[in-house]
Amino acid sequence: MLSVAIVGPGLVGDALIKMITNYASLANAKSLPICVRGVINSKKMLVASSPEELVSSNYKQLLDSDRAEPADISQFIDNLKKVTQPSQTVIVDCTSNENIANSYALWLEQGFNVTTPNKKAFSGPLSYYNQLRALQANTSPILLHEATVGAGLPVLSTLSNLVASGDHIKKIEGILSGTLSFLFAEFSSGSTTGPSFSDTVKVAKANGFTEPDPRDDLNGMDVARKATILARLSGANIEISDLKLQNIVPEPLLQLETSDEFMNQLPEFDAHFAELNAKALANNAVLRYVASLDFENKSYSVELKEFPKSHPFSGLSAGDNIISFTTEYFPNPLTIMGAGAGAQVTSYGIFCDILKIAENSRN
Ligand SMILES: NC(=O)C1=CN([C@@H]2O[C@H](COP(=O)(O)OP(=O)(O)OC[C@H]3O[C@@H](n4cnc5c(N)ncnc54)[C@H](OP(=O)(O)O)[C@@H]3O)[C@@H](O)[C@H]2O)C=CC1
Ligand SMILES: N[C@@H](CC=O)C(=O)O
Ligand code: NA
Repeated sequence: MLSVAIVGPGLVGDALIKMITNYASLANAKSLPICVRGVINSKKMLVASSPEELVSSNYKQLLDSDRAEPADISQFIDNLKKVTQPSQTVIVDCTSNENIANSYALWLEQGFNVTTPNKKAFSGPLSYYNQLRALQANTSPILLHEATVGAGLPVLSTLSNLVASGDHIKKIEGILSGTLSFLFAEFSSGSTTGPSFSDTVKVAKANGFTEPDPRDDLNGMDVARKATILARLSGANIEISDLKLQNIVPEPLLQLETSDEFMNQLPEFDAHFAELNAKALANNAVLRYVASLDFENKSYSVELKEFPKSHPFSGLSAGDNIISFTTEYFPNPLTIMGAGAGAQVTSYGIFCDILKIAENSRN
């Protein structure tokens, strides 16, 4: 039985607990059993007394009950060790917290497997990234992060297979943000009569596409983090600062304290975005926020560009990601496309990692 410990049962973490609970009811779960063994948010934590105790229908009540303790991540890990073997356990970081991301090395050193949709550890300082790579040089414990790029789309597993096969990655291009894909497909769709920019941001947030603070999407950092992860997996030892980055958050809104204040003031800048759209339209083009990694010329960028209406990026469905790999084996690029954000598809990406870990821990 593989035990799963969820750090951060928010939008994505909650969907993952539902997915694991549903999986446990399937016939194939008998040969590869998986259970939720612990949950911790920023206030409370609970480690279950049995593999059956924590399920999607009761974990919130249990976290609110006397059974739960005040949150303390080190104590949570110690409590887990009392009921499970680290090698038979996977810690899933579903936060976007940097301190939690900085704990992976410690958890791996103790023998825990780790998977996460949190991009911070893999796009932060190269020294920490290399430390994590070194810690998983052996077959176990396993550290996986498929959902950090393209959510549930098989982007990182495909890239890892290309690299492991000896292929040479020449270029990666794509729309890597579900939020920015949604925003520009809705707002810059080849007309000036669509919804306002600020209304589109509200819908993207309501759909669960955005980061907890949507400025982390609009400032290009979320895409830059994903691009850094892709570059590093392709063999380029870059820091995030090596990317040319375009921040599209209006200057006066950068310093606002809360994301609520930002959302309230964004409508004041609708005219600015409408002007950018009108300019693109005058060129018979639409706006798309794209990442481009050109390994041969060592040129890396994430920016808002105009694309002719006939370009594949222009016709992408709102919210979808598209990622194309131009390689020695694939001069005509290998392209992956589909839903690139949202709680369910993201938790699917994490669940695929959990299945791989379950297979490995059975051997
Ligand atoms: N939404 C999407 O489509 C995708 C999201 N991701 C990534 O998934 C991650 C989660 O996103 P999402 O679910 O939307 O975020 P949410 O804000 O909905 O959830 C975050 C969770 O983390 C908890 N948390 C925050 N800090 C801590 C802490 N120090 N210790 C323990 N728990 C903590 C929060 O608890 P509390 O409620 O108590 O504050 C909450 O349960 C992010 O890293 C995001 O980038 C990746 C791909 C796609
Ligand atoms: N905010 C991100 C979520 C997934 O990483 C996005 O919009 O793509
Ligand atoms: Na993915």
